[in-house]
Amino acid sequence: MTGNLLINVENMGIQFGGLKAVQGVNMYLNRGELVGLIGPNGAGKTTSFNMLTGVYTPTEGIITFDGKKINGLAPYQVTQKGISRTFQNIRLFKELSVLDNVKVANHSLARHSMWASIFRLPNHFKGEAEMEQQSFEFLKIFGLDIYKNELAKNLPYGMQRRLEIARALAANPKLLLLDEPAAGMNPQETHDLMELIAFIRKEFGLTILLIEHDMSLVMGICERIYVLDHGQLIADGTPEEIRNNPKVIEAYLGEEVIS
Ligand SMILES: Nc1ncnc2c1ncn2[C@@H]1O[C@H](COP(=O)(O)OP(=O)(O)OP(=O)(O)O)[C@@H](O)[C@H]1O
Repeated sequence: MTGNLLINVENMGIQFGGLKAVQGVNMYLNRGELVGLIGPNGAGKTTSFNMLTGVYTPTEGIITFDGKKINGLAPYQVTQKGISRTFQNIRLFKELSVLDNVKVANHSLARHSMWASIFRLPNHFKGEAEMEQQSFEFLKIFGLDIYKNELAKNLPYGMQRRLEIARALAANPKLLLLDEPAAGMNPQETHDLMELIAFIRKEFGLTILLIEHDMSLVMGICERIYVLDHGQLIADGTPEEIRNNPKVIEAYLGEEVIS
C-alpha cells in the first residue's frame, strides 16, 4: 500500500535530438482524482502520456506508480501494472467486431490459463464465456451493445471514441489516461461523454488523467488541472485558479479561449 498517492512524476523530461520536448515536469495524482492536462498545440501533452505508458523512456526523472518505479518498462508491462490509455487518433481493430475489440483488451483479465486455451480444455470454454459476458457488460455501459456485431470501422465517429474508452477500461486499469476523448465530437456528444467519464470513474473507482482541448469539458469535470507550455509546467490548480492565471491566459492567447 502506498497510501493515497497513485502516481508521482518527478522532474520528468525527454529530449529528441536537440529538442527538449518535455522538461522538469512534476505532477502527481491521488487515488480517485480526475485531473486535466492542458496546453497549446505542441506543448508536450501526448509526449508526456507516451512517457507515462512506456512508449517513450524519459531521458530524465522518475515515474513512480503504486509505489514502484516504472521508467523503462515496455508498454504492455505498464498496462499490466494498471495504466491504460486511449489515443488522440483512434486506434481500434477496424476489421474486428465491436465486441471482439473489447474482448481482445479483456484478454489479460481472463482467469483461465494459457494451457487451457491452447488445448481447449473445459476451463477454456468457461473462461471464454465469462470473458464474452464481461465484455458485453462493458459495451452496455458505453451504450455500444446495439453495435455488438458491427465492424468497428462502421461505427459512427463518436461511438468509435467511446469504444476506445471501453477497450482501455477492459484492461482493468487503476489509472486511465484519456488523450483528447472529445476530439471531433459535437457539443451534445461531448456533454454525454462528460457524464460517461464521471460515471465510469465512480463505478470503477478509477483515477483519470485527461488531455483535452475542449475547455468546457476540462473545466466542467476536472478537480485539478496541470498546464504545459513549451514542454514545461506553467501552472497547476483548480479550474477556477487556472482560468484566472495570467500565465495560462498568455500561453493560450490567440489559440484558445478559456471559458
Ligand atoms: N518522436 C518524436 N521525435 C521528435 N520530436 C517529437 C517526437 N514526439 C514528439 N515530438 C515533438 O515534441 C513536441 C511536443 O509534441 P506533443 O505531441 O507531445 O504535443 P501536444 O501537446 O500533445 O500537442 P497537440 O495538442 O497538438 O497534440 C513537439 O514539438 C513534437 O514535434
